[in-house]
Amino acid sequence: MARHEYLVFDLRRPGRVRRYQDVLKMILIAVGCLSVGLHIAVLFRSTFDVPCATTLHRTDTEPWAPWTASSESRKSSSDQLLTAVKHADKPGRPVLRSPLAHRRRDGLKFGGQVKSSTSLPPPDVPLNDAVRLERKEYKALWRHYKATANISSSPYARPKQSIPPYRNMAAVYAANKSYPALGSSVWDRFHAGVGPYQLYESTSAIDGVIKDLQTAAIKRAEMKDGGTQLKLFIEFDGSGKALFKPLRLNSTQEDNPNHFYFNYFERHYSEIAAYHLDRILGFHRAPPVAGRHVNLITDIRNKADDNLRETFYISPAGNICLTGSCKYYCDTSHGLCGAPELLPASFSAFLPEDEGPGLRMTWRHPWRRSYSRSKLAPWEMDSNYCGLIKTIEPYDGGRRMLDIVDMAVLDYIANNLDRHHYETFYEFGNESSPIHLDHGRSFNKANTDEPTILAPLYQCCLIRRSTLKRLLDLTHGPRLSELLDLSLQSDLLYPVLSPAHLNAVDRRVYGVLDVIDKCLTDATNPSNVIIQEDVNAYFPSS
Ligand SMILES: Nc1ncnc2c1ncn2[C@@H]1O[C@H](COP(=O)(O)OP(=O)(O)OP(=O)(O)O)[C@@H](O)[C@H]1O
Ligand SMILES: [Mn+2]
Repeated sequence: MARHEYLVFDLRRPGRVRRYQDVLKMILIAVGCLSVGLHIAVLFRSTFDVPCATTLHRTDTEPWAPWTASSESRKSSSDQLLTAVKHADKPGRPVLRSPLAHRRRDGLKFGGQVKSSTSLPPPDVPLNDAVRLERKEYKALWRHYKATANISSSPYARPKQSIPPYRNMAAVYAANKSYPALGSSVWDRFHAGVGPYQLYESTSAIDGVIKDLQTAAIKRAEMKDGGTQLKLFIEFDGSGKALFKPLRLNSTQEDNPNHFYFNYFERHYSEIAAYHLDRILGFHRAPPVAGRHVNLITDIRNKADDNLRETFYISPAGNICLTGSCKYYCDTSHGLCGAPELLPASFSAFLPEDEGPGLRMTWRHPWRRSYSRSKLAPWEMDSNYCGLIKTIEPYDGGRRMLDIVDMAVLDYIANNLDRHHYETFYEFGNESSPIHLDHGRSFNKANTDEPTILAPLYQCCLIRRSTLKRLLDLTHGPRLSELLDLSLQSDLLYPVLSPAHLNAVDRRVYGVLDVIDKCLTDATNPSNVIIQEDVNAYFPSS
């Protein structure tokens, strides 16, 4: 008898009674399950009484899909975050806690839910524990990653030029007797260790520099020209120098949705967070950045040159402010004001002297945005744009194209749309890495991602094997948000990133991996996508 017949109630069939009983049994079981379910739901609701408005909704059923919040919940979330920030503004250590701090305190596991709580979360607890990213298994990616070891069929798997002319800056100094000899200060040691592929090897090379950025007395402050928004060139007692960017917005404030990316404010905390992110991703190509409060009178005005000093004023609220002078936002309606004279800012450690051994080349980024409200960039119009770029030096082989993809990964995770140019050290030649500079416009939106930042990746379908490994590790070991939060705890302006931004970086790791997944699905040979760079060939004796 065909199976589907069992679904038909036919009184003449011999099996009727048994089937009738079966159906009755099923109905009873269903009613039983429903009532048990309802009891559990009532029990659960009273135990975990989290307001519904704080729950974020996903747009589809994929665990790694972008999260969106309903406008109701978004408003409620931001209200609570604002309350949290108000608390954090009280003197003493900020109390705005990251989701991780919350997790640690409550003994929560990765992606776990609140174990037991009979009351509402305290106001300083971020809402992001309501948002849980499931871990996605990237089994196929791991398989491909393993299969690509020691395969070097691509022109990107070997250095294009023989090797960079110098192993590090110490060698550049040594070869050019006209440069002042490097001493043993923390700054000289940092500069000596700057290499062709990374600015430092381990944090021990930059610990002292970070300490100086956080605590050294400021000797001189002047406006740095170039660029569009105010930034200061700072000299510390001793030999340290830094680029200063002031607080304009904090990390819970989004840019005006009607503004283009090129109108976004530069953000001090974004510079700090991007340095930590770059380091955690294993690139080490962003100079060390630290945050601290400056006293606008004693640290800046009293150390400023005339140009800068004359832009200071006292606001109607009695706070010390300055406008600086620059192209955008250097007027009294965008004054930078202390409370009453203290202002948080970022300090980016200066690289080796750019009029000496640290001379840098500036490159127009091939995937630069149009910086226009109406025009598209060439890469947005040409489906074979990468094919074209791959014929042009230095993107036609060797490491540069892979470095561009690394930079896109960093930028996508930080939501940085502002990569118009990049710089390399002249003395290290073309077979060296771009320096990751200028992240002031990153970490601007926490709840949306910009897929086109990954254009170099999805148009070229190339990624360095070690970068893929790092991303895959972040889906198994501690999450990126946890590593980032932990790292940011060393900054004086901790928490630096709002919980929503921490949440975003985890989501974006999956975003990158999904793109690589797609590249591999379309590729004929995985070793054309995952590039095992022949690093040993660079320095055979090391
Ligand atoms: N840590 C650093 N050491 C040395 N030079 C630096 C450092 N950071 C930035 N610079 C130099 O200062 C220039 C301006 O800095 P930055 O790009 O951050 O400013 P910006 O105002 O954002 O520029 P733009 O408006 O063009 O985007 C950089 O292009 C770089 O040449
Ligand atoms: Mn910029």
